[in-house]
Amino acid sequence: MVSRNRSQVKDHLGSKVLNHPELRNTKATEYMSHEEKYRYNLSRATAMLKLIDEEGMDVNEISKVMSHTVSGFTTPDGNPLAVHQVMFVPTLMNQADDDQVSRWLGDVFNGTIVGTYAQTELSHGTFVRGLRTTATYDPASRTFDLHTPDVSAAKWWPGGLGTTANHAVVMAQLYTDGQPRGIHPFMVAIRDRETHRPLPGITVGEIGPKLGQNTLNNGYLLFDHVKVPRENMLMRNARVNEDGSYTKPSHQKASYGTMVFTRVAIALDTVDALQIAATIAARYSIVRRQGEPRDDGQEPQIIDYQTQQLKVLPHIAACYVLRASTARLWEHHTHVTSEVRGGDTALLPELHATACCLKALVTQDCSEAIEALRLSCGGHGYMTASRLPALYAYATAGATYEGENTVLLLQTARYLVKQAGGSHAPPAAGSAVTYLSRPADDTPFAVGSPAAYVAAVGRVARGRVTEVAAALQADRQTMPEADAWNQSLVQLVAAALAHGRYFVVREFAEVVSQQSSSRAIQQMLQLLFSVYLAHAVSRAEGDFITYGGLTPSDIRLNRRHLLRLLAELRPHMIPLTDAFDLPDRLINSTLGAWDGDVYRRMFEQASHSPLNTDEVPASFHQAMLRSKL
Ligand SMILES: CCCCCCCC/C=C\CCCCCCC/C=C/C(=O)SCCNC(=O)CCNC(=O)[C@H](O)C(C)(C)COP(=O)(O)OP(=O)(O)OC[C@H]1O[C@@H](n2cnc3c(N)ncnc32)[C@H](O)[C@@H]1OP(=O)(O)O
Ligand SMILES: Cc1cc2nc3c(=O)[nH]c(=O)nc-3n(C[C@H](O)[C@H](O)[C@H](O)COP(=O)(O)OP(=O)(O)OC[C@H]3O[C@@H](n4cnc5c(N)ncnc54)[C@H](O)[C@@H]3O)c2cc1C
Repeated sequence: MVSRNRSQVKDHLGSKVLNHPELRNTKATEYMSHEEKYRYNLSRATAMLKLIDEEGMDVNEISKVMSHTVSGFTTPDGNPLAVHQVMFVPTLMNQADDDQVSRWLGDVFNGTIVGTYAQTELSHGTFVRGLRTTATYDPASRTFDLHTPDVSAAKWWPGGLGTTANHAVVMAQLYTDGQPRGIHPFMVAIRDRETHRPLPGITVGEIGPKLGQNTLNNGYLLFDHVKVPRENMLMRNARVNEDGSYTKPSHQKASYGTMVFTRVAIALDTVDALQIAATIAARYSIVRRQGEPRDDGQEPQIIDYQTQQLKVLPHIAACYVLRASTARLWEHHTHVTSEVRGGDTALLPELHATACCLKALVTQDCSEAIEALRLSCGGHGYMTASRLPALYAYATAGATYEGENTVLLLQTARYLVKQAGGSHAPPAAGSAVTYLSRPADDTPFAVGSPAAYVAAVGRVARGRVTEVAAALQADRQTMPEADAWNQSLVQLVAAALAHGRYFVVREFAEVVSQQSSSRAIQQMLQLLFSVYLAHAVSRAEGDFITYGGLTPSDIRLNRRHLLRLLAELRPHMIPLTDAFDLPDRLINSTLGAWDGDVYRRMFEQASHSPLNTDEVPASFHQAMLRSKL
């Protein structure tokens, strides 16, 4: 495919997906059984994979069609091949050596191998070093013995594992020469390629219903001394030689690389979910009229209530602001990954720290925002057919998977306090943490000046990080490290979030400062930025007084300023959400269609309820009869 700019790629791929012969005809899935939903979503996920293959898409293009996974169009109940696409394939590409890549990739691309990423166990998800599945090397047979010591070490959660995948990248504790070598990835066949039955020694199945994404097909997996050839340990980083000698990786956390990639992908993708939710709420908020009629005799559009503006408009601004920083993170990840492949791991610690805090900040903000947007649609936002519940379920899963958010923020905090204390390698040019080693930006706060807000956000980040670093340092003199760390956990998390916020606003400040061909666009970006900043201050007023240099009077002025900005943004709400360019079929919401024909659509969807097929459903009499006995 020739190189295209972002929006051309989106148009091109969007129409390819929407008009694909195996995708264009959609069905409502609400009343399907679990298995019917699985069949429907799997066949659509397979069509998507074929499309990706036919088009020869690169990773950026794949990320755009995969972003349709959150929509109500391609896989409305969860993509059973998401983990294959987002984790299994990238793990092979980045952690298998060249021979292994050429051995497996043909079968991956022709669909013979379908994989998952099997790391989490029943008793360990967060603490990866604590995983208990073992891979013990035997030089005599040149095989690894893969074993699950007891049920608490069963793999639990991997997406697509339930009934879809025939292979897994299994993360296991490697033992060679009787020595533990840490967690390493192994390519393991789990089901027969022809019959799809579990292979000997493998116990595998689906884990059961969840809050959402029920056709993500999460599974469990146990090994009873399964023999895996030596060549199946992924050997781009660490190696086990035939005689059992072990070569360490170039970076101690090289085997965690897929997690870093997926965190970046999730951050990017969750903003797509927010864009869909914001579009639904915006459209509904102008269609919906309720309340005492005004002078024109009409009941007011609900968006004209100030409270509704506060529920909806800041999240539209957030879509724009978070899109910029997550896109930048994606580019940065591509750059650092190529450096790491070339053997230079210098930028990895900061990439890890940034990916952790942005994944956490974005999924937390987006799930809170989507819930606020759902509430802004009143009762109808509670209907499945609004799609808002599914979008919330999707976004909030992102707060847990690929590293629970608190835990990830603590990884970022660890990096920040080391930087603040000077005990880490100094940051590279262009690093996001140089502000910690410079004097605080003392630009005075002024309502209406985005630069002054950005400086205040920076002072909050700096103040939070330096304060907790000092507290930690003091505690370390009087108690063991683990206790000192635990003593500061809450403040460490707050510091990492404040750092993330500063990263996000600096990135958007750069976008706004770039010359745009259109003055109107530049003014709109400035307005969106002002809304985002004023809202950020209103959400954390205590921090801005404590660390940001704002006075109580500034806080009061900011509250009024925010409400004025919202009124200014309100007339642009529909063009701003139309600009996300989301076709109705992709949004798939009774409340969020472009024509605003909400009530007709709601009635139409109710007609699909199986309980409406007969005037009196047979089940009523059966149940009543039982209750009389
Ligand atoms: C081609 C495809 C394109 C697709 C585009 C996508 C578009 C669509 C996108 C999304 C669709 C959504 C579908 C999503 C499906 C999601 C499925 C979910 C999967 C999973 O959840 S998999 C399991 C994930 N599990 C975790 O994340 C576990 C979290 N825990 C950890 O990562 C670790 O345990 C830890 C980091 C918390 C701690 O590790 P450890 O104990 O080993 O290390 P420490 O002692 O804390 O630190 C030591 C040292 O190491 C540094 N470190 C840690 N991790 C890393 C890393 N990853 N990289 C670099 N460095 C790392 C740490 O900073 C310390 O450094 P210092 O000693 O301080 O210098
Ligand atoms: C929908 C879904 C899909 C998934 N897909 C996959 C997959 O494909 N492959 C896979 O391998 N896994 C998958 N997972 C598993 C997922 O990665 C883990 O659930 C996640 O990493 C969180 O780990 P946990 O469940 O052990 O949480 P826990 O760590 O048990 O978290 C419970 C609480 O303990 C706290 N906590 C834990 N440790 C610390 C600490 N050190 N400091 C402070 N607080 C702490 C957390 O903050 C949290 O509040 C999936 C999970 C979900 C929900």
